[in-house]
Amino acid sequence: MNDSYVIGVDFGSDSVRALVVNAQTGETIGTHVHEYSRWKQGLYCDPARSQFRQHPLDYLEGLTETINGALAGVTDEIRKQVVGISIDTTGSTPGPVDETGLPLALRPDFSENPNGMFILWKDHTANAEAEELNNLAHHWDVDYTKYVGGIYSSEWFWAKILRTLRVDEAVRQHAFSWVEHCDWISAVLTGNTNPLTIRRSRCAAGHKALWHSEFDGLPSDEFLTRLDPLLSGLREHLFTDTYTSDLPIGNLSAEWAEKLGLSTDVVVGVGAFDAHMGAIGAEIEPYAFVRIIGTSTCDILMAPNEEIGHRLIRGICGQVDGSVAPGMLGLEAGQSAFGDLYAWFAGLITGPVRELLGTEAADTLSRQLIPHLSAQAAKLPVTPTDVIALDWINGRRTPDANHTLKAAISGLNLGTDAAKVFKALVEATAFGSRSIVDRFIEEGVPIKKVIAIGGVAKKSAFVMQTLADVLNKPIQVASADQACALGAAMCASVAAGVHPTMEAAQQAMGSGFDAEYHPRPEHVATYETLYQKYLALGAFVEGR
Ligand SMILES: Nc1ncnc2c1ncn2[C@@H]1O[C@H](COP(=O)(O)OP(=O)(O)O)[C@@H](O)[C@H]1O
Ligand SMILES: O=C(CO)[C@H](O)[C@H](O)COP(=O)(O)O
Repeated sequence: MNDSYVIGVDFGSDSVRALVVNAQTGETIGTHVHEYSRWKQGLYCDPARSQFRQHPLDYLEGLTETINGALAGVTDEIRKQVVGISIDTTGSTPGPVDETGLPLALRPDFSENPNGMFILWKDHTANAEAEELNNLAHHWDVDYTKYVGGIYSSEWFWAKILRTLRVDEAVRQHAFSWVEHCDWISAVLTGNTNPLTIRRSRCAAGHKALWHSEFDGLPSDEFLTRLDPLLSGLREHLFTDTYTSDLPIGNLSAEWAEKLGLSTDVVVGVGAFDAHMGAIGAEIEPYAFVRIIGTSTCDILMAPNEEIGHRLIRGICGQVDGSVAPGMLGLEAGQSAFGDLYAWFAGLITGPVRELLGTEAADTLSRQLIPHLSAQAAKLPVTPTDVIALDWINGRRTPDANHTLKAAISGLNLGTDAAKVFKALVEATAFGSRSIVDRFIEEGVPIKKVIAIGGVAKKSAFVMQTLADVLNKPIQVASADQACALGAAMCASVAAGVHPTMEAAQQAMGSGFDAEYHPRPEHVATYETLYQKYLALGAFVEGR
């Protein structure tokens, strides 16, 4: 039998990457990364207001450039053997579309309007709307938040839609429907973006849009109208059915087949979020806890429906049948800032250098700063009186979402230098992780092993060792540099019928683990003391 090839595309927060992978062996034969050009310039964003928007042109350019780039070195023979493409993206990253599924920002009249663009997961402009939804849901006949941990977040679909409809009359008039980035970009490849007929991702719908089979789909029109009459009728323009990522969304359209030099026989798989496909790429198995550690963390656990499905897990980002693999319950949690906390601190130091000494000096410093601070911090002792910080620089995603919370640092004195603060920030991200792990265990969900993927997991032994010490659990790091894109390629292989199940795709295409961090017994007790201090500082800041 001839080998077949699949393409996995991973749209992250800052960049998009594509892999061309041998579906029989898992060997990557082509790869390409593209940074979003408008996003890189900070366009359409206002961090002080937590506004983060992405232009659909950044996505389209990324799609074309990465797939063509990844295919650039392959032979014509191999091109003909490409059978599937699947895409993961960040989420909840919804955008308004017209009747044809065209994002409003692709129309000339909306091309510079941030409200006509995709609203990135980390945009928290809809805090008030999320709170209103929570207040209503908790007093409604059926609590629509029960399968998303009991708290709806401003990072998610409905809160973002409502906020945008409230503030922008033009979007109100022209938005026929709304699509998640992962649904739209997958649909684009098939040439059918009709919002009424595209196959929407179970993962996106279940974790972020309150879709559940028990509710016959999305929350009722009555509920949405009570939340705000601006939402009245929108349910009819959305969807009832959802699809898991082992299924096709369609075939490559003639236009895209031409653009990419591929055949229209290529199957395009149903999209999903980066973390969920990343978990597949990291060879998730029941009760393994896969952490995608980068700008933020997204944590995924998968368990047999019959074992956990009847329980409601408090304070996480949802429990969704099939969000990772069909037939399994996918549970999601995470931290809104992880590497972003280190990036914030690095920016604090390099900012004045840029102003006073210029770009070259600042760029040189910026490249060396986090590795340097990590090396310095690794040499510091761990003592019960160390500086304590909170990781809530972009609010708290889990446990118990609250994006109005802010970070804090306590215990500074004249002897506190940058390395000590950096160490405290790294520990803060590890303590935030510990509070998530503790919540799963308190809620009766066992964690059998911890697997890490993502930029920070690959780049920082210091962070990963601290995390192992704080969690008091070993952590395996997946070998794949691009585990999310590899997971997307595995999903494509199932959607295209090469492998019968996700498990079979993982067995054939998985690349295993290349590092393992073990807790250092001499630090475990001190970290327990520091963790209690972290919890006390958190309670103080939160006013509990
Ligand atoms: N050496 C390092 N140690 C710790 N964190 C790092 C290091 N280098 C980069 N980071 C952090 O990695 C994050 C980016 O992670 P990455 O996984 O590459 O991107 P994304 O989250 O967009 O997919 C940034 O927030 C940055 O602060
Ligand atoms: O919540 C998510 C998925 O469910 C986000 O997509 C994710 O956290 C974004 O991650 P990053 O940019 O850190 O890769």
